[in-house]
Amino acid sequence: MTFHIERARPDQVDALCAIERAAVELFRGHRAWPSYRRVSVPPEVLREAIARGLVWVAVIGSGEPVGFVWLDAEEGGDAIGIAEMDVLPSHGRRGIGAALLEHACGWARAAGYHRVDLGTLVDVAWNAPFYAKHGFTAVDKDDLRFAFARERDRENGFPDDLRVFMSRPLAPLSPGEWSVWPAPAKLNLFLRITGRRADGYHELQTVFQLLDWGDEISLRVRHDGEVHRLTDVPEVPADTDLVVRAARLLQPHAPAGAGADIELVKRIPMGGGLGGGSSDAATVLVALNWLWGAGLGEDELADLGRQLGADVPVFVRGRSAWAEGVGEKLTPLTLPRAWYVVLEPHEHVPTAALFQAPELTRNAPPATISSFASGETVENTFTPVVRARHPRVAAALDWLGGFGRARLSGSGACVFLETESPERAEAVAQRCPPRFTAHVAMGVNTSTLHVTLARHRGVGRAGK
Ligand SMILES: C[C@@](CO)(OP(=O)(O)O)[C@H](O)COP(=O)(O)OP(=O)(O)OC[C@H]1O[C@@H](n2ccc(N)nc2=O)[C@H](O)[C@@H]1O
Ligand SMILES: Nc1ncnc2c1ncn2[C@@H]1O[C@H](COP(=O)(O)OP(=O)(O)O)[C@@H](O)[C@H]1O
Repeated sequence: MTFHIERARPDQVDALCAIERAAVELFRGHRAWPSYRRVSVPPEVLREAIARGLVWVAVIGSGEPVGFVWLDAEEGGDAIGIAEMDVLPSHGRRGIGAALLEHACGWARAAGYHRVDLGTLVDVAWNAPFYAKHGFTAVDKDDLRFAFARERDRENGFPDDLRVFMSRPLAPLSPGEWSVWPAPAKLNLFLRITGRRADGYHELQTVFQLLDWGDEISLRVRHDGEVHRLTDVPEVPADTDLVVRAARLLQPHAPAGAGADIELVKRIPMGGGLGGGSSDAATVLVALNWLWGAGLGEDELADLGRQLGADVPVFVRGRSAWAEGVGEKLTPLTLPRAWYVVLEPHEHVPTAALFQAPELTRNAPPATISSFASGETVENTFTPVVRARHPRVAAALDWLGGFGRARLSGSGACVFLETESPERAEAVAQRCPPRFTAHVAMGVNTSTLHVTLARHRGVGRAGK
């Protein structure tokens, strides 16, 4: 029987939950069985992990998933945890678990993590002894980093004496290996156009809220000066792709012969007002600057980014921010913690055409950071124009508006709703009608790109 490993898809959530239930049956009669029976994987939490690319499935020839591994990153840490790994008992003892484990550890290493942690049972052959065979060693369970997991165990009545925590160190990346980088999406929490410059560009004011969700870019350094995109992106030829253009723009600043192979996983809808292309470009600038040892500072990278698009500088700088000018004059903001339901109306809204719209308000009085902070300034100047021209976006605003104050991001087409908890965001997203696609994301003040860069730069880590 052959199998292969691929990223899990949201439509596999139910199948993966069923695998977990089946795998747990093997514990019948074990002292941990009562708590295993009571506690199961929450499908909505698994769905969020899948949307962030943290779950992989083993799939057999028929397309049926027979096992999965789920990584769980703690904010800002240099270790990543294995939240869950299960294989259908009918497909056990065929190396599927080992392959899933290697795949997850390989990804974690490429993403700059230094260590993989997990909690398991000491007395079950396919638990601690299995992980020990695959490079994990038991660590002090009183270590504070496991306090949360132990507390959860206690709440679930899990036998603490049988619990063991294990870690596997990950070797630093060598030059020439693939590294993996996030390109987060953004929302515009408000947007006002205050004037127009002589070159036709518009002066605006906006707040960029970075999200913990977005695209993923893999990079491998070449030494022949070539830049190759290895992934097909529908309707975006390689030479016009912002990832390729960003790499070429940086090349004159890098050592002779610097080149790159580039792969990307697009999750951010194109032309959605979530800044996907701009974020991809910023990720390539920031990551290749490090991998090539080009040594440019943040100001120089932001200036290069500005040549690719008005939204690139905020992603290069990597802080949620108040923005003026054409979006390049940035003041970092610490925004309150919030979750968002982001809705794709599946309609393309052309940014340039909207900026040209005669009915667009271009002379709004300037807002202030305090008027935004007080909740008084929330409007997006593009909203009436987009509503009138794009009925699907209007319908998305109306549907989401049934749950609270729905807003347009950038020039659209995506719309969003802020919520005070992930549960509330999930509950709204789950009611999304099939004509839209809903995502749930958390707002972050520091970009996941910069968190990743800090990991790659970690002590003893060579990035070039
Ligand atoms: C509206 C905003 C708000 O964040 O976001 P999106 O909806 O694109 O995500 C941005 O200002 C968009 O930034 P970005 O998408 O990078 O724009 P660019 O590629 O630089 O410009 C696309 C076109 O929009 C017009 N444009 C853009 C920015 C601006 N301040 N004034 C403009 O008039 C120009 O006609 C330009 O040719
Ligand atoms: N890597 C890329 N990802 C997305 N779009 C890209 C990319 N490279 C070039 N583009 C082009 O940029 C346009 C704007 O894309 P995007 O930045 O995703 O949306 P928005 O500006 O609305 O936030 C796309 O329609 C596409 O033609």
